[in-house]
Order: sequence, then structure tokens, then C-alpha cells
Amino acid sequence: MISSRTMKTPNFRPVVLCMSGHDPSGGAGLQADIEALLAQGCHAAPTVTALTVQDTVNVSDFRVLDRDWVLAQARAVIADMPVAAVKLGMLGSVDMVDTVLEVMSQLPGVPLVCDPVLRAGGGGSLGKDDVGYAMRERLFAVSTIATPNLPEARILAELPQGSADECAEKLLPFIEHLLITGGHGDEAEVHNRLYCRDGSRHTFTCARLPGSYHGSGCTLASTLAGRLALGEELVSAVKSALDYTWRTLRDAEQPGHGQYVPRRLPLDFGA
Ligand SMILES: Nc1ncnc2c1ncn2[C@@H]1O[C@H](COP(=O)(O)OP(=O)(O)OP(=O)(O)O)[C@@H](O)[C@H]1O
Ligand SMILES: Cc1ncc(CO)c(N)n1
Repeated sequence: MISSRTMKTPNFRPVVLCMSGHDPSGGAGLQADIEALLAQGCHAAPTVTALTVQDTVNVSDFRVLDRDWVLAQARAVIADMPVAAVKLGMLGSVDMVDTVLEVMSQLPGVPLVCDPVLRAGGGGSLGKDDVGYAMRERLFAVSTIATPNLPEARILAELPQGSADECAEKLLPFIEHLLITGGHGDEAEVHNRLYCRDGSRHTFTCARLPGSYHGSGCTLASTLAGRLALGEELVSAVKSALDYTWRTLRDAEQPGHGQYVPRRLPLDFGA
């Protein structure tokens, strides 16, 4: 017999499968994904790809989970819930790129936001450049959008001194939409550039806030995945995600000795 509970009209929040690393400082990685998605009205399904040893200053070590463990986590979620979007953060190894491909083969047509995480804000490695090349060669084709910062875009494009435009020209054959973020520059304004394979381009400019932030890129990518999961159109979703991220940085706090941590949820959340 089907219980009345299982027959209820679906009234759940859109589920976003997050395949990211864990950051014990809570500023970046899966915790950033969960908080940002809660703030969008989505449900995060956090699938751990890697464990890291890091604080708000830098990364000292990381360990990538076995492929079987990651697949088992993702399969459990997919069998249980309708996944409305997928967000990728730190993958950590080339093997994990193939694991993600296997997961995505079970989610045809589901929007995929790929944040090609290779370095932490403090510069510590979260994956060799080969991971980035494997993402470009194999994952970009199944991604809706990738969100590298300019240093990551230069690695992916293999153009160490390239401008955002030059990197985009090299990368657009691999991916439909590319958002090259500008948090790492030193100009008074941050320029975030969206390049679309149909030739359209959009620049989103915001005032640069003082200080440096831990998990700004994770916040942006997971919010974007959430917005796509809610059915927002891509360019509008990029703008909403950038606006939300900027507000979380404006309200950021410094719980440790290093970078500021975005405030992704209001202080009275849950009150
Ligand atoms: N100092 C800043 N002032 C205003 N906005 C910022 C600043 N730093 C980052 N941002 C915003 O946050 C977004 C993501 O930041 P960034 O480009 O630094 O990503 P990231 O390097 O991938 O972040 P992280 O590695 O810390 O997760 C940027 O697109 C920008 O809109
Ligand atoms: C686990 C993890 N993912 C992403 C980043 C990038 O901010 C980080 N520092 N740690």
C-alpha cells in the first residue's frame, strides 16, 4: 500500500548535487555549497570528492576519495531524489574527472556548473594542472558553464600571460558558456566576463571590496547551479549569482587569521 506520505504532491526544494571537496575551516568547498544553496531555496546533496587540510590562510594537504566511494554517494542520491542541477568544485585527480563523467551519464540534460578548482585563494594546490586539462578535454563538453577565475583560465587555456578574451577564445570550442571571474585582479572594479559560444558576451562589473575572501568562487558556482535548478535562464542566473556573491563578501567576517569568509546566510537564519 502507498502511504499518504509518499503520495504527497511534490513540494520539495530543487535538489543540487554538489561534488566538491571538504574544507574544515567551513569557508569554501561543500560547506560553502550547502550554505549558498540554502540561501537560494534549494536543497544541497553534498557528495564528497576529497578531504583537505586547510585554514583560511592556506592548504597544507588533501586526499582524494576512492572512485567507488564517490560513485556510491552520487548513485545513492540519484536513486533517491530528482537532481535538478549539478555543481562541481574540487575534483583533485584526473580519475575523479572520469568518475564525474560516469555520474553525468546518469543525469542527461541536467544543468552542470563546473568550477575548475585548482588552487586555493592562498595559492596552495588543490589539484595538478593535468586535472584542469582533463576537465577541459572531457568535462567541458557535458557542462552548461565553467566558472574559472583568470589564473585558472590561463592554466586551462595554457596561456600563462593571456587576457580573459584570449583565454576565452581558446576555451570556447570546448564549452558552451564560460564565466571568467575577476576576483584576483587589483583594479578598483571587478570585471566578470561571460562568453557564450553563440558569440554573445556580457561583462558584469562590481566595486572591488577590500580584503581577500575564502570560498568566493564556491559561493558563486553553487549559487549559479541553484539558480539554474530553479529554472532561471542562464544570463539572468549568472547575474543573480554574482549579485548574491557580492553581498556575501560585503557582509563577510574574519573568524580566523587569514581570508574573510563570505556570510552566506542572514544572522537571524533559523530564528
Ligand atoms: N575583492 C572582491 N570584491 C568584490 N567582489 C569580489 C572580490 N573577490 C571576489 N569577488 C567576487 O566573487 C566572485 C568569485 O571570486 P574569485 O574570482 O576570487 O573566485 P575564486 O578565486 O574561484 O574564489 P575561491 O578560490 O576563493 O573560491 C568574483 O566573480 C567576484 O564577483
Ligand atoms: C575544498 C575546497 N574547494 C574549493 C576551494 C577554493 O576556494 C577550497 N579552498 N577548498
